[in-house]
Amino acid sequence: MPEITTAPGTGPTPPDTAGTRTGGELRRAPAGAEPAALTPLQLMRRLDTGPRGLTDAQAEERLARLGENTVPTWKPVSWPRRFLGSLRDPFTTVLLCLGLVSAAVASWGTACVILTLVAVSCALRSGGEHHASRSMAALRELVATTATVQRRADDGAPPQVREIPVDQLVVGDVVRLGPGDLVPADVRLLRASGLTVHQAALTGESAPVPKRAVDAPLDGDGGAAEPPHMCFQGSCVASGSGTALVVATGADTRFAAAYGGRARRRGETAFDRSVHGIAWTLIRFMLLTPPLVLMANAALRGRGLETLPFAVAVAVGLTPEMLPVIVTTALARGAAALARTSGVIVKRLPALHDLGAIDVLCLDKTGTLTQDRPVVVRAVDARGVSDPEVLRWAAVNSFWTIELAELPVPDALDEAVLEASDENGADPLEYDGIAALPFDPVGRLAAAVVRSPGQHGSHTLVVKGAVEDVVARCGRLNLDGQDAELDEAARERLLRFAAAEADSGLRLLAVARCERRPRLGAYTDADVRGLTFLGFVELSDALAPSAADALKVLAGRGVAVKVLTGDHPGTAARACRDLGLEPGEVLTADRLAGVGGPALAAAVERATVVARCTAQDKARIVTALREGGHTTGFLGDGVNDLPALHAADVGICPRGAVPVAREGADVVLAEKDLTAIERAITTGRHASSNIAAYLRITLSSNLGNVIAMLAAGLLLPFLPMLPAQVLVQNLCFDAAQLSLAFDRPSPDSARKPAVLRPRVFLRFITAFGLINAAADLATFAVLAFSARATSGTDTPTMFHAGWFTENLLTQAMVMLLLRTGRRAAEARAAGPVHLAVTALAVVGLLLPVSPLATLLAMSAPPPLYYLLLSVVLALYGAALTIARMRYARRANG
Ligand SMILES: Nc1ncnc2c1ncn2[C@@H]1O[C@H](COP(=O)(O)OP(=O)(O)OP(=O)(O)O)[C@@H](O)[C@H]1O
Ligand SMILES: [Mg+2]
Repeated sequence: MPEITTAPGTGPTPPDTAGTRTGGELRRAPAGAEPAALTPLQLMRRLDTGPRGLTDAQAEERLARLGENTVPTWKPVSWPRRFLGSLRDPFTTVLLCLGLVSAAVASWGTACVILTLVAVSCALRSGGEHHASRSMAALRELVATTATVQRRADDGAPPQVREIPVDQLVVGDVVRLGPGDLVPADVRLLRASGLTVHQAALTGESAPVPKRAVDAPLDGDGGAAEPPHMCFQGSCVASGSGTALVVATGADTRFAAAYGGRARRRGETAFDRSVHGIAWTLIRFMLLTPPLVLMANAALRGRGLETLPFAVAVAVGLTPEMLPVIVTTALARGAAALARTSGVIVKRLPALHDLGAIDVLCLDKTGTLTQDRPVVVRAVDARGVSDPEVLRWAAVNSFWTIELAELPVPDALDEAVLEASDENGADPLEYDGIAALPFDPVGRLAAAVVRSPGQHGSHTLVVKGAVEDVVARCGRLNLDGQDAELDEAARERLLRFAAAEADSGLRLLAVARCERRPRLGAYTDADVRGLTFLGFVELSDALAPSAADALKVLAGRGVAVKVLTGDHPGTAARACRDLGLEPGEVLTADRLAGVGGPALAAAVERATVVARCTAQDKARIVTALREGGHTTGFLGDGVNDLPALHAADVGICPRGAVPVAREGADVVLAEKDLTAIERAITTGRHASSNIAAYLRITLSSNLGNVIAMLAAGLLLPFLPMLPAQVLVQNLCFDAAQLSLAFDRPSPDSARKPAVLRPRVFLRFITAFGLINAAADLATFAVLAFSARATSGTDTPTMFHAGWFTENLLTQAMVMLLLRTGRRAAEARAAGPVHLAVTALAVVGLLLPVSPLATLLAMSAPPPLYYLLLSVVLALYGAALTIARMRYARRANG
């Protein structure tokens, strides 16, 4: 099966500098002590850098000396290595085993046939994969991520913050990390604020892990597996921010050591379930065939081990050796076309197949269905009366969280709040910032601690966040400058008011504050309690222009859409309604807490919108849907979508997504237009339908041949097909079937999710295999009859020639008639399949009468045979057509 590498970021291998003295020292962090066990100062001295970052010249010199920051084994694999790699494919392995068996019994002909088949299919496959992976690498390059680094033009210049490609980072660089950033290398934190990272790729732990900077070396903690002040490549920032020093890049990172270039394994995807499922079923059959043939021959004809080469040939006849080639070619062609025409970038080839199989697509709202460009509409107090004080406090919170948390990119909500308060003439700088707890997606609020200049007796904690979460932490309420207690009834009123506002589609932030006595220790989430409620900031976020169209076409394509959002249920429901998607009863994630497995799947199955989801909730829901038998896609743009992007069969992100989402997604919609997703799904379905056509055609005719070979082996006194004939016939089939990867599929094939179900296939091929075998047996009868009528013909050679012709002609008919749901009228004349079919028929008719025939131990059958054969073929065509129609009716019914 095609093992298509999913590794992001490809690039040349860093030169191995481990041998050079300075290089070795710098790359492998300081000899003797782990970087984690040193103080920041010691570490900076070791790495010859400072808190202001490297100069451009230093960085350039290190890059030249130490190489790029890419995991070396992610470099493009060379063609010969790919060839060797394709030998490990299960079909190839089985074929090679069969070859060994033949060699062991000195059946050199069969062994050579098998070797040739293996060589041809491996060459084609590795060539195809090589080509595909090169174009995939070019596509991935288009969505490559960058790192925010602090560097100086020269020694005297002030540090500048800039974005550079991740592979240009070097040891000693100072980088900034913010929500949604990938940790670009192994780093030691210099400063951090509310920082949590997902490091599932490294530790398998799904919840974000808190990280903090420590000044002193940690006693005994330096060597711990997860020191809190180290972040590693392969993890990403879930919340908060930090500034950090790069201590290892490229091959020296922990990630490279742990994975050594192996692609990260993800759970079984739709591709594995169907294509791999079918392949393994066949392999089991192939392994069963030789012993069965041996036993049948022994029991019925009293033959011994001498039938082994023949038994092996029968098993070889079953192999769809071109499957990997067809799969790779069909998918790679689809991916290239999508990138060219719709700006959709498929980063992992099998994801294109999975796109075609999606029947449930989960979306997040903010940034996907909406533009994530919020604008403050108004700020109101607890009664809903306009109140500029509320906006002023919200702006103090926004300003100081951005400022103190050193977020590389400010949050869209914070920016909107600051812009609106600017217009009001408010100045957050009238306070001094003390500390910040940046937005935490689980607690759903952000807090800043400030004080009025000169006022040392008191700190003010200013909080803004999701209404339910902020109100739950309030004990008092401020109205017209007067504090009052916030009782249950008042709390209810606030939530009702918020729900009513959200129903009109507005996004809401609740604002609250409280006074605290100054203290030395750090503020934590536990301090955000006993707040005084101030009011709401209401924002509007325009819908994405193409979202409504995208939802409509998805519905038309048989894809159920579910919106999983962190926002308020009212806001989400209204956005859906405005987009023409009926939300029905809106669930909230807290109602699903503790519900798991099938119950969760059933609950989500009925719902269209699930609101107030955390990142983990989104992933849990996607997983439940998958376990419920759906092929799910997830389309999302934020850090809170990352676990769900990984959990889905296909993770998709829109153009404006944060870097981790782009990195974690299998498919990136690089254009603004969301309707591109529909074109991506259609392309996936087309590719799958071509693969399905290949499987249907090759398996039913192979099965038919095998049955016929078995029968002939038992009926005839000579071998029904010689090894060389098996080879030539298989090569002809292979070459012709390759055209199926290039076939233009019928529009029918894009109407429904394209799922290749192994059991449906097996039923199909049994029916059609039997028809094929019947045609073969009829041909034997016709051959026997013509031989007797035309005396003097050498029967075995004539038999071989006659059967060869019939096999190629029936194969050509099968290829024409068993393509997807195609009526004869739809068939266009000059497609690649038609050319292949014509070539196949010409070879089938001419080869046995050409001078080459003697080489293959064939002799031309008498004219009578051709006459009778045309009758057999006509009947065969009629039987195929009828069976095809009945099958199509059953499949649609
Ligand atoms: N910077 C922020 N400061 C304070 N509160 C915020 C901030 N960003 C978001 N919130 C609050 O937290 C809630 C959840 O945010 P989250 O990022 O999980 O989801 P979302 O962006 O609203 O929706 P989606 O999941 O559809 O992208 C928001 O609805 C908002 O009330
Ligand atoms: Mg979002």
